[in-house]
Amino acid sequence: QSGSVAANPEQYDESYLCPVQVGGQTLNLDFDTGSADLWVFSTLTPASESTGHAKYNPKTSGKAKSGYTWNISYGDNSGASGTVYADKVVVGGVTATSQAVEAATSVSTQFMQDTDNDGLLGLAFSTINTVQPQQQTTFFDTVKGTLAKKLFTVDLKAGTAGTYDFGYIDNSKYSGTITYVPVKTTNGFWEFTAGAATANNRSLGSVGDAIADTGTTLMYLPTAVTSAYYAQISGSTNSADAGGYIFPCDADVPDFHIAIGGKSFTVPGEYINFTPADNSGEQCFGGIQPNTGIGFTILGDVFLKAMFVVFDQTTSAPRLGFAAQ
Ligand SMILES: O[C@H](COCc1ccccc1F)CN1CCCC1
Repeated sequence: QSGSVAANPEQYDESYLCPVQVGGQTLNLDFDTGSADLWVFSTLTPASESTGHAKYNPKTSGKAKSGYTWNISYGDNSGASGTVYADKVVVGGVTATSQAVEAATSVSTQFMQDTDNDGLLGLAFSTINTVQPQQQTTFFDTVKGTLAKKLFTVDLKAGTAGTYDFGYIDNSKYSGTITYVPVKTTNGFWEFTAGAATANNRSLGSVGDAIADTGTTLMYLPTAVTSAYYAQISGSTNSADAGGYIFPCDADVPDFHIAIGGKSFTVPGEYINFTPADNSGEQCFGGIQPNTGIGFTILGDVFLKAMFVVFDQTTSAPRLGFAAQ
């Protein structure tokens, strides 16, 4: 089988939500290549934490996995926990007849407050799934064997709907050729080595070890690369108050170029002029921020929405394919 689902951006492209049928009920889920749990707001989630969210009712067709629990915390200190059911999950026509559906009994305030988001669909490697006592597979790993090709592609866009495709590569969605790089799976992420970064034809240094993470909004780069980039924007400053680099909203924000697999890819400066940093709209928050405390580089949506990316498990050695949109 194969299929395609829309990836609808929230305001400022903060995250992208995709309609998914869970036990016949449609929920809008954040597809996250940086985690491996499929969890949903549910009738088991306290009403005080789930107002405004679509909720999965396991009573309809879910089969309880008795004694199974899950508990996840994310890099930004958001998190959720709950119990586990097996149910039918359909994404863009691709059907998992029995998928582990993790029903939330508790969610953190970040999730409670984002009422567009009814849960997450993890697309990292199942080795980091949090279900106990028995780890469960991601939707992709569950259906992988039934897909025309063991891959999915990600085509996020700036300010408009993109797509996640499963089982095939749509050659109309990218320009030029796809450049493939090997993936290191030991941390459970789609992790690879990126190369030199430049802006205004000046070297910013090497990016190095990075993950392709659809669940992270921004790009978190090595501190040296980040400070070299903002040195080229007059009036920019790393503001503890704002929580990162900001600059005048009318600044000239240069394109960011990064080498991957020996090819150069461009993130337009306008994507890096990310959001107003305050209510005056005078200062704007940068789409590139330092990866301090993270330990590796995260190429999130600000990067991905300039790219067409193939998450490929067609061979025993997973690989990532990058092309310009
Ligand atoms: O929690 C992730 C973002 O994690 C990456 C990250 C961002 C900022 C500081 C440290 C980090 F590790 C985003 N959520 C994952 C699921 C929903 C959004």
